[in-house]
Amino acid sequence: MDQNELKALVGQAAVKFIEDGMIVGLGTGSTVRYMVDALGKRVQEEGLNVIGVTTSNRTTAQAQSLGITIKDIDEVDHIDLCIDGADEIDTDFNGIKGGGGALLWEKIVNNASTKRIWIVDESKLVKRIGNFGVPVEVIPFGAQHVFNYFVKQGYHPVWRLTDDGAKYRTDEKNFIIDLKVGEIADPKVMAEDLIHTVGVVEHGLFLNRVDQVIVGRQDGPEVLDVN
Ligand SMILES: O=C(CO)[C@H](O)[C@H](O)COP(=O)(O)O
Repeated sequence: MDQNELKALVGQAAVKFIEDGMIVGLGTGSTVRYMVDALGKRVQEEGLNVIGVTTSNRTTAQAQSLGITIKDIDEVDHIDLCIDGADEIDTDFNGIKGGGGALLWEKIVNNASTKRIWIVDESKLVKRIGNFGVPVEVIPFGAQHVFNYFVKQGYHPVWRLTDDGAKYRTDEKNFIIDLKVGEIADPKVMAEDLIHTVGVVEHGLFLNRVDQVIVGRQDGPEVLDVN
């Protein structure tokens, strides 16, 4: 199986955890795309009754096109289950997210969810997170000063750009700075520094934020329980 087939496999495996009546957080990314397709199929074929809360405008558009009911996060008082992808996951289940630029809404939806599942192909499992880089969402006002601070900290920052060379804008119209740090010795220390940097809205270090990981392996999906 190639990487896309593994992504499709975990997407399909994840929707089996969705029950009738649930409010479901829908992540963002190519793996989640397969999961949303599979959920749309269940809604259409089984009449499954769910409400989705999405983590990006992209996912909203896809889900609505498949007939999945979507509510704004502030229209619901809780989310039963959030299913999202990840860019890297270490042996302690710390993750990096934000490769798709949706880390802010993803962390807010993750935070509001009773249960969190990440779906990944096996290439995302690493000993230590960091080689992917750490995406950081920053407010445009004064963003160059934040970038300069990251240089001083030795974080090797790089502006995320669009294909035409403009600075990438998130759904909240913020910028993303990717920190090319390599393996991180202590993700907790780095997370503390990032979140206390004025101008940073959120970062892509997701520490202690997952309950189950479904890994796409050649011999089938493997469900890993955290704790
Ligand atoms: O965090 C994310 C988006 O902000 C994605 O979940 C992450 O980038 C994984 O994406 P993919 O499934 O395409 O590999």
